[in-house]
Amino acid sequence: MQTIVFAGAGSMAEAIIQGWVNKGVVLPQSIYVMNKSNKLKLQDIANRYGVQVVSDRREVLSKADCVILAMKPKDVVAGMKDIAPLLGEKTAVLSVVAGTSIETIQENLGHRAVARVMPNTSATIGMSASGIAFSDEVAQSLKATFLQLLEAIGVVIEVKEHELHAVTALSGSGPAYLYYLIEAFEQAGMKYGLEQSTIRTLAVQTVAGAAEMLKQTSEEPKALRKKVTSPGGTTAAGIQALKNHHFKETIQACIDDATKRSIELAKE
Ligand SMILES: NC(=O)C1=CN([C@@H]2O[C@H](COP(=O)(O)OP(=O)(O)OC[C@H]3O[C@@H](n4cnc5c(N)ncnc54)[C@H](OP(=O)(O)O)[C@@H]3O)[C@@H](O)[C@H]2O)C=CC1
Ligand SMILES: O=C(O)[C@@H]1CCC=N1
Repeated sequence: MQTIVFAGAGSMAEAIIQGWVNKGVVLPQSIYVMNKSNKLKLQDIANRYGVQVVSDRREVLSKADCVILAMKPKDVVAGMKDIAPLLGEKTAVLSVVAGTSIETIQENLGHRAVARVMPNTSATIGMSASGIAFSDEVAQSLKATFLQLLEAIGVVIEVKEHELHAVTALSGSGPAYLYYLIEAFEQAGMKYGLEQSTIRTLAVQTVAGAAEMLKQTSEEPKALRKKVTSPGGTTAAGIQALKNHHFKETIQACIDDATKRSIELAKE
């Protein structure tokens, strides 16, 4: 793609740009950024990644191959109304916005090719876990291009559009749950006099090592868990405490409420 415009230049846009530019999969000259009002932020992104700031919206949007919607859900309808009259006939849309449906995007931007992706901020280091759904207007070649762009920032799985709500709850928001887990490990370990930096190193490596074990051995999480858990040992005591405190129910409530929120966002 020659021209890709980010409509919205916040955390998620920056994570994707950083992933693409660092890997060299999209040339910085092909990437344009625009936002609502924060000009300093645009200049900062341009300085750091070598991308272009949109100055003449009509000129850039009319020739764009793809516009990436990367605004907050509450801003997206107003944002789409701003750009709708300026888009080229063939400009495709890739949306990272949680909740907003392909139907809503097409109502506002016309019946053009639309892909909805739910990445996560680990795109920054090429480690996103993304779910993607396509409108019927997306031709096979465009689909391949979108998948290639998303694969450059991590793993991508095609899902049905309605499944994106649960994908958002699991892997879109997922990094935050894991950061929260590390915060909790640190708080818990400090009670026993360990330095925060020591706990950080141990906890991060433990999470990364466990994830790699799942990837490299292809064993079931349950089987790997059993290998750690000696009868009558420390792990059994820890797991029992998690059960006593309704760990699985807590995770279910977390995914339920995040999924519900994604569905609500689609209606707002
Ligand atoms: N953060 C995350 O982990 C993830 C976020 N998402 C989705 O990505 C989207 C963006 O989130 P995030 O990057 O965190 O949000 P940010 O608040 O960091 O960024 C939002 C951006 O949208 C811009 N914006 C607002 N209104 C308009 C408009 N009318 N026209 C153009 N730009 C506009 C803002 O500009 P200004 O600063 O000038 O107001 C800002 O640059 C959300 O919809 C979210 O659901 C998806 C997956 C993960
Ligand atoms: O919290 C949110 O709404 C967005 C979507 C997934 C991650 N961040």
